[in-house]
Amino acid sequence: MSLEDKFDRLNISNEPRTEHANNKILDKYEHKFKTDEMSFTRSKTNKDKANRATVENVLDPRTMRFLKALTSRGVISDFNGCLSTGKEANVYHAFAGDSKLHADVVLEAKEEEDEDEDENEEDEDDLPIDHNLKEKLETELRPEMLTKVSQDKKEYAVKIFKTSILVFKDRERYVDGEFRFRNSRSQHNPRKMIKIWAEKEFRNLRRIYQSGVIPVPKPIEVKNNVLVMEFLGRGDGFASPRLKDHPYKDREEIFHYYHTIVAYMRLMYQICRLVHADLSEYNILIHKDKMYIIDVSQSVEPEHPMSLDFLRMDIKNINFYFEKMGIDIFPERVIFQFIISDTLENFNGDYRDYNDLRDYVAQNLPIKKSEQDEAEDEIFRSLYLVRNLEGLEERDFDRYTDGKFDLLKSLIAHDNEKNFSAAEQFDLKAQDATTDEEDEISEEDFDGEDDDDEGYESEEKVLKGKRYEDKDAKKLRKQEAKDAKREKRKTKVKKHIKKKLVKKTKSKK
Ligand SMILES: Nc1ncnc2c1ncn2[C@@H]1O[C@H](COP(=O)(O)OP(=O)(O)OP(=O)(O)O)[C@@H](O)[C@H]1O
Ligand SMILES: [Mg+2]
Repeated sequence: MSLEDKFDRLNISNEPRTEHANNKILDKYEHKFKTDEMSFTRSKTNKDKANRATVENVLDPRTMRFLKALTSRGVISDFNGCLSTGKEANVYHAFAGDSKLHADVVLEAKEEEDEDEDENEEDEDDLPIDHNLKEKLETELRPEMLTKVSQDKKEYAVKIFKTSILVFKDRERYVDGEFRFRNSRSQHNPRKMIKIWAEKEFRNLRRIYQSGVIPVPKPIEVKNNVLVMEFLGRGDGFASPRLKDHPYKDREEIFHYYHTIVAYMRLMYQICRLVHADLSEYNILIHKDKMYIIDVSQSVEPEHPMSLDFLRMDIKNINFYFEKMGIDIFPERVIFQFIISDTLENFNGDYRDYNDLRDYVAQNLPIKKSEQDEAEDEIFRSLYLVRNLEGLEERDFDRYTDGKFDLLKSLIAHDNEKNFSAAEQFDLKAQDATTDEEDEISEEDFDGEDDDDEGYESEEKVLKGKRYEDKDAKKLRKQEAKDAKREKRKTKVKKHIKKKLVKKTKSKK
């Protein structure tokens, strides 16, 4: 729309009300009107594609052939039905086969096996589709049938990622910026993307499993979009419950699990070098009185530019759930620092033992109680966290120039340095660079003007005077203005914090 058109529309307010309203609707839906020629062939293909992406379920012919191959290779003896259907993946129950290939051998041999993967794929293309198997998988698991069939067979959970293009689009942001997946050229091909995704879950699971510090299902095998892992069950064919469905015995147990998950988050970050990035009561199973972490496909390493944002989100979700359960929680900021700090003051236990860490959490972290705590958490949530300037992407630049972010270093600097020595691992230079750069932007681009919006008139007057200024005097004046601004900035409260605090005081009235 041209400027003139817009101007014409402005005059509409003189017209009767209804017409004005019509124009408003027109404005709103204008972009939806298709003015280009209709093309039947094109729309047909698009529709087909869309159907394939969303409607087609996980059990496409290729996946079916691969599942069949799993049985013929003896990894799995029987599939027994569906445990869970989700947006991104379905999970099935299966019995282990008698292949010696699975278990520990697979965990180690995996890396080399990847090389000749494509060759195997071709073999599977020749396999006929087993329609009985398909039917079995399409029905919900009925545990009462299982126990009759077999009591002593090893059980597996088989997670099959959907080949849906639509859902997987969003996943690039988790894989982008991951050092481990830097060589994958296939991020825009959904089939390959999904393969990377399943592999990512397998590798994350394996890393946590091998660290031995946090309970997770044992990873068995991954190929294409299929991940095989240990099944966490109650022993009667039913899957162990998610934390969300767990029937707590008493309040003590709620506290116990809250403190444990806070300890897990630290172990995951410090020992496994991962941030879960989708942690909630849905992705924790209670198995044999222990919490097991599942669904780690989107987990990222601390080096990922968004890792700290994901960590903060995890903490928020966990706190939200346990607050709902009616127990005292810790401030989000305190948990964050507990997780990322290298060392913990007054901690005499084993840094790899979640029992020791849980006891420490229970006895040392302060409870969130005052309004001040909530205000601080709110500010903490609004902070834009980056490890260093390298983690800053172009799209974040606006937020950066608006002052809407903090380097971790400055966040931690407020606290007892001994207690939270994590500050040391972050890049000091990066922060210096920020301040300098910030100076440059504000001083050169805005040339001595003040932040506070002064009246138009007064600005005019000053400008008039400047025109007759001698060169040296101008230089001196500019330098003085620069110095004064720098001084002022030292004590200036950041805009977004100011805004928060103002809001807070207003709402108290
Ligand atoms: N190893 C396992 N043992 C027992 N049950 C499992 C196991 N893994 C997954 N499940 C069950 O399957 C459900 C979904 O698994 P998961 O969280 O890994 O998939 P998802 O990615 O969340 O799927 P979506 O996000 O599409 O819902 C879990 O909530 C759990 O009930
Ligand atoms: Mg899940």
